[in-house]
Amino acid sequence: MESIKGTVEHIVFRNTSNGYTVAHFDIDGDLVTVVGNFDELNHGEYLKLSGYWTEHKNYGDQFCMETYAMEIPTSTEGITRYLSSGILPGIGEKTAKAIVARFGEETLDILDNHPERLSEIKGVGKKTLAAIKEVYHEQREVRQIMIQIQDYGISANWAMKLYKTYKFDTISVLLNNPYQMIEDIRGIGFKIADQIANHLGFEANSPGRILAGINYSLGECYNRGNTFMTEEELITTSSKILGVEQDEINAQLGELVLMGQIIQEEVANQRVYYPRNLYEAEDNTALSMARISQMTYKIANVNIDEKIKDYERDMVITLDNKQREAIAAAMENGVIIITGGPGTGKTTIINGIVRIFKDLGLKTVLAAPTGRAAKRITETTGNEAKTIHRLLEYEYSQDDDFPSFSRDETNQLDVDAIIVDESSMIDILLMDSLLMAVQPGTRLILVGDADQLPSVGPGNVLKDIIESGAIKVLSLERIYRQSEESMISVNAYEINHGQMPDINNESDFLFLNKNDGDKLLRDILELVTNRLPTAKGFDSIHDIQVISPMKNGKVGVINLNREIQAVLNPPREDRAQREFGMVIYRVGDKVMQIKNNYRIKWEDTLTMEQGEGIYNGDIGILESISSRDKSFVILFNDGKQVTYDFDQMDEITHAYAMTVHKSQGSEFPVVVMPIVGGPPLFLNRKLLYTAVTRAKKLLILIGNQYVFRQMIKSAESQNRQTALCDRIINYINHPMR
Ligand SMILES: Nc1ncnc2c1ncn2[C@@H]1O[C@H](COP(=O)(O)OP(=O)(O)OP(=O)(O)O)[C@@H](O)[C@H]1O
Repeated sequence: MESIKGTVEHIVFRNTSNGYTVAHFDIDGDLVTVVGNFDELNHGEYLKLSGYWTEHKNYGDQFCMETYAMEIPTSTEGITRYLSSGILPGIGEKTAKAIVARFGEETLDILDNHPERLSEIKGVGKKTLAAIKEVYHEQREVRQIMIQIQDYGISANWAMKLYKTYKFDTISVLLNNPYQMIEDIRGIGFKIADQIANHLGFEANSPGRILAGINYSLGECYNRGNTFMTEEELITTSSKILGVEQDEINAQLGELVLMGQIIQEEVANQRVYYPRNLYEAEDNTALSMARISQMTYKIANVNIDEKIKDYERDMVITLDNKQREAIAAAMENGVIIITGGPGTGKTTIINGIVRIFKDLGLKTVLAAPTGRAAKRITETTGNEAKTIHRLLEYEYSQDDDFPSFSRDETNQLDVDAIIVDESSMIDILLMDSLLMAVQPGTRLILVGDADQLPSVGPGNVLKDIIESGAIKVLSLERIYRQSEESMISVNAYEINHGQMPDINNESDFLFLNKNDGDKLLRDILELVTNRLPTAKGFDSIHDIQVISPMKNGKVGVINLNREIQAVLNPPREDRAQREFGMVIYRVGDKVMQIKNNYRIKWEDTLTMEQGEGIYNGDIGILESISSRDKSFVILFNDGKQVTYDFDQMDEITHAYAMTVHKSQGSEFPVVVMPIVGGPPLFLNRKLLYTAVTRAKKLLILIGNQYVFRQMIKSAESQNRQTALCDRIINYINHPMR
């Protein structure tokens, strides 16, 4: 590693979420580009940087910073630059020069030990002097703490975060319980805290470490979609992660339970442990479900059959018995579930319910777990649907993982009915929040396809509620979207029932047998960028969506995005581009928003209407990139134009290809999906079924038929550990518990 010292001249790019920064430094009069993760970086700061030199293919020589420390320069020139950077209040370039002219190399000594002598300089009055003394004193303390923290092997980044959180208690927190940082500092998880503790000499079996390690191990519930872990699992995992004996874990488990950080329960005669919030969410959901399942409604003088007939007449449609029953049940029950595969009439039923409820003067709202789904329902029903987050009036918080809502048990939604589509995507935390805001007397109608992949977050909510048998479920079986040439819905039904569909017919459901892994990628590229557009007139960007079961690998999402971009949108003189992490974004790219941003402003390019909010899953085209304004513009498919700052680049990703999970709740004219061998997690029926049902006009599966068969056969690979079903039954049987 090499070390250089210099002053921050100009910050070129900064990603605020991870601190990744590109900056120009003045190193002895030369302008040098430095890249690396800085917690905070201000113009004029003088830093010692350790790292190495690299050559970037577009930008030339760069210094990659690995560690850094704030320093005070020693040369008179450096001191002048440091003082004139605005780092001390009231001192500009002129005064800085005057100070250094007077005190020369002793300037820092004066600042340290005799700051009052600054008043000898013209322009430094009493007030400025007091301000300088305070800031300089604090900076000196910070520097000392920072140096000490970094001596413990903590990077400058974390050191700064630590200091900001604990101020002058930093050292004492570190020496007493560094694992405390996990709770207090966003971004510090068990692994980082453990490294620090290790540096500080904490024993592997110190109680603080074991407690933190158990908590960390239990956090695996979130990754696996479970709400709890069995005792055996938790002890084995913790013991492995911590490298300590199982007995020692056992001894500390009780402590965590006593402190209320984790919850111990009996589930199916096994002792299990929940992270506290998952336990509360599951238990509250069960209690609320049990309660509202007992509610029934009758509206006097309304003949619901007549109303349904009116709807059929207007729509020129004859509903089947299940469909009719669904509308009537929505009217009469506190909560119902309407489930069915594609084309079974879910949207038709939602429409009917909305119409009839409106007719009866019942205030009805429509919602969905994702922005994409909400938009689709708005389009297909002609009634505005909101995301559940928006319905519950999401409140902006630092911590996106655990949002808070202003609609809750003390401020419930004042409506007669809430219809939620795509409810299979609701995880246990969101369901809990939703139910909290449902007031007695409001009907809850959950619509969805229970056979889709479960939510990304923990829980198997829709399935568990259905399995409890406590809630009225209307299962729509008959497929209506079916014609001679349309096999997508029919084959989706077959797949969902574990049957191998007929793939030999020329239809809108094609299976292209390709067993040569190397050629597969080329074949996909050829299909998407040439064959489908030429032969069928589909637009590569707007009509065709490539969906892949996995992120990594040749035909994983990351590589597919890179390869498709290279063909559809290669580098061009007249197309600005910008590097972010490992990805190059270029004007013309197909991109997708990957988190809900409720505050970002948009303008509709056609109607000139303005508004706020772009949601996870929204797709558009990167229209422009401006280095001067440090911003880029995306034109979303629905006409909304949005300007982003460079530091919001982490909110988007390429969308030439996306994972099946990301595609949930969306539909596309054409879907192309590779079918290749891989871990069982990626090869199961639900995943296949979810992907297949995204396609509206044409579905092309391409790859190995054996793997395809395996996917259809493997029904149960996604079993999640949850106890919502048992809890609902329990609350129904013992309402006073
Ligand atoms: N009883 C019926 N008789 C005739 N056509 C029907 C009937 N029910 C639904 N349809 C038609 O079948 C098609 C699919 O229905 P709908 O869009 O409501 O299904 P869906 O379950 O919402 O499908 P998806 O989940 O794929 O959007 C529509 O064209 C609809 O008009």
